[in-house]
Amino acid sequence: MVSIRRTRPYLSPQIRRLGYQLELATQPQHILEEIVWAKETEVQGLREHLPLHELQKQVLSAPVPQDFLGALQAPPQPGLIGEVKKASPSKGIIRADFDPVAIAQSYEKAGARCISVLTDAQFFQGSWDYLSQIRQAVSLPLLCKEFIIYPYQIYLARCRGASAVLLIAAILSDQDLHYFNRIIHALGMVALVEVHTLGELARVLGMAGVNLIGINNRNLENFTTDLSTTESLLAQKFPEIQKRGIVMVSESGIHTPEDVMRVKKAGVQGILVGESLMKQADIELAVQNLLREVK
Ligand SMILES: O=C(O)c1ccccc1NCC(=O)[C@H](O)[C@H](O)COP(=O)(O)O
Repeated sequence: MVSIRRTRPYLSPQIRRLGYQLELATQPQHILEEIVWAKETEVQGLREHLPLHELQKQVLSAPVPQDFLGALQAPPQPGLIGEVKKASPSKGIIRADFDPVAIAQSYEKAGARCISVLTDAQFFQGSWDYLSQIRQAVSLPLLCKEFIIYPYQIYLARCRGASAVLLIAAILSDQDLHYFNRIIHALGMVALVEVHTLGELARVLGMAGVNLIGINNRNLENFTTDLSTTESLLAQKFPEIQKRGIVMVSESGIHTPEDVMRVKKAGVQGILVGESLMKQADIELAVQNLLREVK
């Protein structure tokens, strides 16, 4: 289980000088913590550029969100959420020749149900502009793939054309998860609530109003992916998930048609795939090949 400190601990220079161990306490324990600390500064900058009350006015004229959940519920399953991903902290640059709009159009042509757009610039070389550019070029529902720590980012996602917003259970308290989920729903979108562990899944299932959960197969401490995360979590909570009609998505580390069938068998209705598709020259062909057993 990863633990997250929302902000970098502050130690005065005098205290720091007392020892290396104290200096170490101010370093991030893992990548998720590093990203969250960077987001504090980033969101502050966004707010200075465009205050929340202005953003809230813009929401009134933003495009109406599409039915992200419905797109994943349609047969055949699992439906693909194709990710527009240039780089990652684990792999560096994944696709040098990167045209976000052309990639999204290829996903749409190849039969993806939804598109995930990474908006983080510092760690994934994504952009909020990609979300609006892709919104204008394709008609599929879009997921804003961000590290959400403030409602501000949710309003921004809605203004830029998202139909769904990622909420990562590991970085949010129960109170924030519940509150952010309510804002997302009030804005006509759906939250993809992401879990990495059984403890997080139990926390999220303890909350009312969650109807879309993603199981991320990536270990955030060493970046390895293991599809048995999806299998094991679903096996332990399947009756409850099925009874509540929650749509499940397996995220990360899906490379082959066999992987797709493996997570389908575990019980998911959707898959979120980035790297394995982004590494291939012909994305349309890559999607068709990945989904070839899905009937
Ligand atoms: O992709 C990473 O290296 C990563 C590192 C730290 C936090 C999140 C990370 N990825 C975000 C994602 O969830 C993936 O982009 C998404 O599930 C697609 O995964 P993949 O198909 O393995 O690219």
